[in-house]
Parts: sequence; structure tokens; C-alpha cells
Amino acid sequence: MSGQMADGGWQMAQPEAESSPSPITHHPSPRSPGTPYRAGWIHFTNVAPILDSLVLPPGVTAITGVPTQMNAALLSGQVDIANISAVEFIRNADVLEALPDFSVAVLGPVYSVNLFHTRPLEDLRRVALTAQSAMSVALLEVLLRERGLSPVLERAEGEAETLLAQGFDGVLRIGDSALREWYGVVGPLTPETTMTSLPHAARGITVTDLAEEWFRLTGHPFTFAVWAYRKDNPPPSELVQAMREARREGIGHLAAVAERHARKLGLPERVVQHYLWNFRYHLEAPDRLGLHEFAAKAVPGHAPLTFGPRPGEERTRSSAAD
Ligand SMILES: C=C(O[C@@H]1C=C(C(=O)O)C=C[C@H]1O)C(=O)O
Repeated sequence: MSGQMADGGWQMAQPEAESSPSPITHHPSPRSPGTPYRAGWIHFTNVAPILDSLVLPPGVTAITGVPTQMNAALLSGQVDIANISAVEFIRNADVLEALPDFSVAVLGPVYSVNLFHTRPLEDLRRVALTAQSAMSVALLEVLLRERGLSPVLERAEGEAETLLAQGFDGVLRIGDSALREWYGVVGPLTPETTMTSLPHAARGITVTDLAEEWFRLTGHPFTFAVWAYRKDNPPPSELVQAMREARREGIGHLAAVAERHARKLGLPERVVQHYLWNFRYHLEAPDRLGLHEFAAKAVPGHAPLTFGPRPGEERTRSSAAD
């Protein structure tokens, strides 16, 4: 594992994606003095407005990976802070704390957490789940339970259309590939249309946006990710400060971020712009409400959720490596 590379890129995480979440069974001892503070970033496009401009302070290193890799890296002590699936934060609330003002949340559709299906939800028999995601699986389970549905859920990787052709009647996908596949099914966007006026079904495939379903069910935002760390190992204030500055820069130049990522994703700039401005990155009161509501439904009996000091009230830490 090493830090930010000279070109501003990040090293990929080594561990394999974990298919099932593992609660912390032992508490890795806090860092010894002088060792770097290690961050793990899920670097999907939806966090680009926070991470693209981030300059790590001295003494902080970072790796990147998909959500289940970063969940596992934090829980095993391989990294000290990570933007993790909110459900893992909830499941491990006895030992984890989250930054008070960082989230990946949405109110309504998210566009990148999608169930692609060929039969009505009520008639689903076999649904393929991605091992990259903990949050969307937990959300799908809640939404199915609320409707009294219990299709067989199986782990299977691959593009939605391929898996549907192989006999699954539902496929759950997340992140950049889910956004691309969603657009591949319901696009293209024309000068007359907007993201929200695109159809939900085309070519025999329906796309159900799980965050939109959550909004229909609760009227609240859905919080996919928080930035969590062990309670006894909070991030240096320089790192949190750098993250806030990077977010201010990213949100202030959202069109440029969208343009860069539209090129990488092979999607129209308008699509990526809409996708990005739709996110709620500050864990505000409605996002916490959604988080608490999801916690009560998905992890009954969980320990109280705790958050670090609000901006300006950080514990004083003299340097990243003290
Ligand atoms: C909205 C998304 O959120 C991500 C989805 C996660 C998950 O499914 O476990 C975890 C972190 C989020 O940043 C997405 O990737 O599309």
C-alpha cells in the first residue's frame, strides 16, 4: 500500500472484494507513533467532487477500491479512515465513528444503484447481486421485505444485460458501471429530454432506482456512504480540513469535474452533470434522518450512531503522525 501517486492517482487496494460483511471481531491496536494515517477511498465518480482535488497532508497515505474492499480494509485495520457503505458503519457502530459533515446521499433517484429486471418486482425469482456493494444489497433487502417479496438472491458479477440473458430476472448493479448501463438501457438524452424524463423501461428491461424507491417509501434522503474511522483513532484535523477544502473546490467547479468524468465514462456531459449535482455531500439533518431510519429497518438493535466533532470543534492533533 502506498500514498497518492505523483499524477494525483491512487493505488488500488489489494484485498479481494468481500462478499459478506464481517463485523469487527478484534480491535486492531491504535497506530504506533510516527506511522502514517492510512485512508481508503471508494473512488467512484460520485465522490469525484470530494476526492479529485484532495491533496493529502504530510503523514497521510491512501489506497482506493470498491465499497466492499474499503469496508473490509477499515474493519480489518488495513486503513484508518474510509468512505464506507453506511450499513457497515451501522453494523459496527459500537467501535466506529463517522465524520459529522461528509456523506454520499441523495433525495430521490441516484441513477447508479439500479435493479435491472425483466419481470415485475412482484414476480422476481432469481436476482443477481454484486459483491462490490454492501449498501445496495442491504437496501434491496429492506425494500423487498417491505413489499413482502423474497426472491432468491445470488452473488454474480457481470453486465446486467448479460446476466439477464443467462437466466436471472433481476440484476443489482452499483457505481459507474451501473450508471453507464442505466443510460445504455433508457438513453439517449435528446435536447428535449432531461434525466428525469427518461423512461424507466426499454427493450424489455425495467430499471428500478433503489434510492428513488426508498424516497417513495419514506420521503427521506438515502445515505449510501459515510466517512468512518475507529473511535480511538480519529483522523488528523489536517486531513479533514483538506477534505473540506477539496469538496469546496469540487462543488465550486462541478461542471469541470463532470466534463472530465463524462469523458472517462463515455457519457454525455449533461448526464454526468445532473448525476453529480444530485448528490448531498454534507450529511445534513435530512441525510441523518434517512440514515437513522434505514438503520432502524436494516439493523434493529444497532449501537447508537456516533459522529465526530463538527467543523471548528475538532480535537486538536498537532500533526498527522503524532
Ligand atoms: C451511490 C453509490 O454509492 C456507493 C455505494 C456503496 C455500496 O453500495 O455499498 C457504498 C458507498 C457509496 O459511495 C454508488 O456507488 O452508485
